[in-house]
Amino acid sequence: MPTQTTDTLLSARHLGVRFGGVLAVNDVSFDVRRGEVLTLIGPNGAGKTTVFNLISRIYNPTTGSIAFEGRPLTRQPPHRIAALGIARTFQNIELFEHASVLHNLLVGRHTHRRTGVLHDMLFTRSARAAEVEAREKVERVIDLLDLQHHRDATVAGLPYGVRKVVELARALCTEPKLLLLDEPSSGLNVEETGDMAFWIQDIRAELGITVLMVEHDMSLVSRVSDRVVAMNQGEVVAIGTPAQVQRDARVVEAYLGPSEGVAPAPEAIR
Ligand SMILES: Nc1ncnc2c1ncn2[C@@H]1O[C@H](COP(=O)(O)OP(=O)(O)OP(=O)(O)O)[C@@H](O)[C@H]1O
Repeated sequence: MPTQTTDTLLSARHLGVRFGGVLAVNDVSFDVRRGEVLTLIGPNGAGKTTVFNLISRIYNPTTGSIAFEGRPLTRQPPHRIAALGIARTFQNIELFEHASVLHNLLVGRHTHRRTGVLHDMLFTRSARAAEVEAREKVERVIDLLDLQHHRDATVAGLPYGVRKVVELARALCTEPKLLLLDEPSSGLNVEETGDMAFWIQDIRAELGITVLMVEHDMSLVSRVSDRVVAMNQGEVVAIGTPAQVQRDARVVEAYLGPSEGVAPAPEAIR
């Protein structure tokens, strides 16, 4: 298990979101420590995706704030998020389906480019150097995630499990400080979920990237997470290690109802 630090990368404070009459997120506070894998769990409708969408700046919070590396994130426009060092994957894969894997990864990499089109036209040498650097970075990610065999394949023709890895690769090509994974195991079989756990552990160990994920599969959660934030009905009900959170009475109640007095087996928390 890699070392944890107490250095805070992202800090959410008293977040609240109201959609009409629904209080989707209510007074949610937590920190993401640099270098950790932190997972949001909770039953359907608990508010996990809404928290993700707040961090990606898809939604504005009704109340509260988020700081990233000590600076207010909630004032940043959504298109600045990648440049700040936050990348995400989606529950339903979002890739250019009719382009090759390599092309998708190069597009991901382009959010990292410091030079503009005019600069590229005027300074062709530095533009070429940037292109070479982009290719090298993309090839490194292809090697890390073992995508060599699929490099030139069209995304639409790939099995679902491989497309999930390509989406992960595209996020990595932006060289994020924080990687947001929205249900990385959704749609995957047991073997593919095991592979996904391996990739997440590798990303943290090899690249030192901090991971915040939403996940329902508790075997994956227990295997890769340093800490877990459990939500229910828009609120945080427990924060701790996977084992601590699974034993927490409020988490048991959230999943199984108030009359159950025993901790759920990992497979019960889905
Ligand atoms: N855009 C929206 N408009 C209205 N209500 C919304 C919107 N997004 C989410 N909600 C509501 O907010 C609550 C929290 O939803 P959210 O999707 O964040 O939960 P979740 O924990 O991610 O659930 P799941 O595990 O099913 O994805 C739910 O009651 C949901 O219906």
